[in-house]
Amino acid sequence: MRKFDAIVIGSGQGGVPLAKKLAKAGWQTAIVEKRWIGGTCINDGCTPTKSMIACGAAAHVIANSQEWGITVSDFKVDLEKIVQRKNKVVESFRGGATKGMEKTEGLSIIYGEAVFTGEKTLNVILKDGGEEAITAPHIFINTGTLPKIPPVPGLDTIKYLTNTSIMELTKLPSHLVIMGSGYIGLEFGQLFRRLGSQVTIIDRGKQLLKHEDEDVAAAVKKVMETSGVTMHTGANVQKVEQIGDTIRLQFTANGENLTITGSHLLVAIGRTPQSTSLQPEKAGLALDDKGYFKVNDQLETNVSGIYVLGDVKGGPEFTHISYNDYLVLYKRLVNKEDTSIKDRPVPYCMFTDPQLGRIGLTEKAAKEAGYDVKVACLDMTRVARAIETGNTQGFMKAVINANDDKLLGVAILGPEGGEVMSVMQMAMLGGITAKQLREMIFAHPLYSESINNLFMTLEK
Ligand SMILES: Cc1cc2nc3c(=O)[nH]c(=O)nc-3n(C[C@H](O)[C@H](O)[C@H](O)COP(=O)(O)OP(=O)(O)OC[C@H]3O[C@@H](n4cnc5c(N)ncnc54)[C@H](O)[C@@H]3O)c2cc1C
Ligand SMILES: NC(=O)c1ccc[n+]([C@@H]2O[C@H](COP(=O)([O-])OP(=O)(O)OC[C@H]3O[C@@H](n4cnc5c(N)ncnc54)[C@H](O)[C@@H]3O)[C@@H](O)[C@H]2O)c1
Repeated sequence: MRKFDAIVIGSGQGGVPLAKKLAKAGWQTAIVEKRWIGGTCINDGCTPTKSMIACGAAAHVIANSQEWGITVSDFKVDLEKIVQRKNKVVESFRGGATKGMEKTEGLSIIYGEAVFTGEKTLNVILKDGGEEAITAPHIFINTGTLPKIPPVPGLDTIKYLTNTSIMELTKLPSHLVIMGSGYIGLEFGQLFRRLGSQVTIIDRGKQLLKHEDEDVAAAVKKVMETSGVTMHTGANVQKVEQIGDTIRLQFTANGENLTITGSHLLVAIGRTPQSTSLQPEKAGLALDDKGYFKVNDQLETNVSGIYVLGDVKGGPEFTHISYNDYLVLYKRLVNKEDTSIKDRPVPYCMFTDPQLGRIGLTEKAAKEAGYDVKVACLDMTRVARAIETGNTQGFMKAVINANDDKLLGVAILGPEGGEVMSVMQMAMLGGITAKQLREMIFAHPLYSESINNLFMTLEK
């Protein structure tokens, strides 16, 4: 049995930097990966989707060229080339991450699938054949998630798409039906609409993006509908069947029985943890009722010395959160700092056009938490830069604590909404008040300059 100081299972967004830093700190470290270095973010998530969304944005500008006083007589979307471009970006990111690990002294990369055989022992079914037993006093689980597939009758009999296989298509779907209007459904929905597919999204929730305020969710729905996407919310899919080249879905929505026929079906209803395949019971590890590893605020499981990073512990599923998990663990275990994940900020950005950038509490959550709140809203039609660039969809919303004038939360549905939200995040972190933001000098005419105008609305 090969002995290490630390074993990282899975090369996701927390696992890779953690393995490298532990090795650099002198810990003999192994990282086990069953597929590709970089995990979901690089291979199936952020990197490929954002690369393809950039192509969708280009198609959108060309399709609407008349608005810009430019005549483009005709254009064609070549999905094969779009996918090739995306693959090139993914391969360069994956290659960079792999090389970075290969040249790290004291770090062994083991390609294969790890399973627990005891509390601190693992067996790796090697990719190239054979097996290897390994052990370490510190084990870090960073095994991520996979697409969740609902038990809808007939779904198992058809060739549905997931976030991974949809990005391998080389022919545009004539009609893409999407189950789920979360981040994945909305980002892909608008992308494929812009590339030329007819798109219908079916979500079982009454409100789109249920964790957002109603006004924000309604504005996102309007954005999607303006993009030409048909939206069905409060809809339950009853049956799916393949009929020749088409896929037929029967569903109920608002008391009505409806049928829709598409050429392709993308299932994007959330994720399921890659936990049980590790045989966690052999190590005595506790899972919650959804299969996520149970951890404390220091990311330690019920077994001392076994820690979890990223999506497989549940909670907010974002790349930057997995990365922050690495920092929390590294500082705690190597620098002996008293770190924790408690009360950390969770910013996020949905990459529709316009983007939805979010940080902190929604108005609803702030009121439920008992805060006395003031709310500032500014429509994008009143933002100079948005008018100049022809991007006036959406609005900005800030939730302020009326007692100390500090920000509790912000939603920016607008062009570069994620960047503007990040400016507000810094303000929140620094305890800057709404009055200071109203009067702060920002360069004209940036989107961020409209932060002045957003807080001016409180004066009326
Ligand atoms: C389509 C899509 C778009 C997304 N876009 C964004 C975005 O724009 N911004 C954002 O912040 N987040 C985005 N996310 C979420 C983000 O990708 C994840 O939160 C992020 O990748 C964190 O993953 P992780 O570190 O938990 O593990 P992952 O990146 O999922 O990596 C887990 C790794 O563990 C390996 N593994 C699993 N089991 C074993 C085993 N037994 N043995 C060995 N190896 C194993 C897997 O092969 C995988 O490589 C997106 C997700 C998807 C699906
Ligand atoms: N820009 C980003 O940061 C980004 C982009 C993509 C994905 N992600 C991450 O990936 C995770 C997974 O994304 P996702 O969109 O799959 O999940 P999600 O949890 O964001 O949304 C799932 C949606 O599916 C709906 N749903 C659930 N069961 C259903 C059913 N049987 N039929 C119809 N609708 C159903 C839910 O009501 C919900 O609206 C997200 O939580 C997010 O953290 C982030």
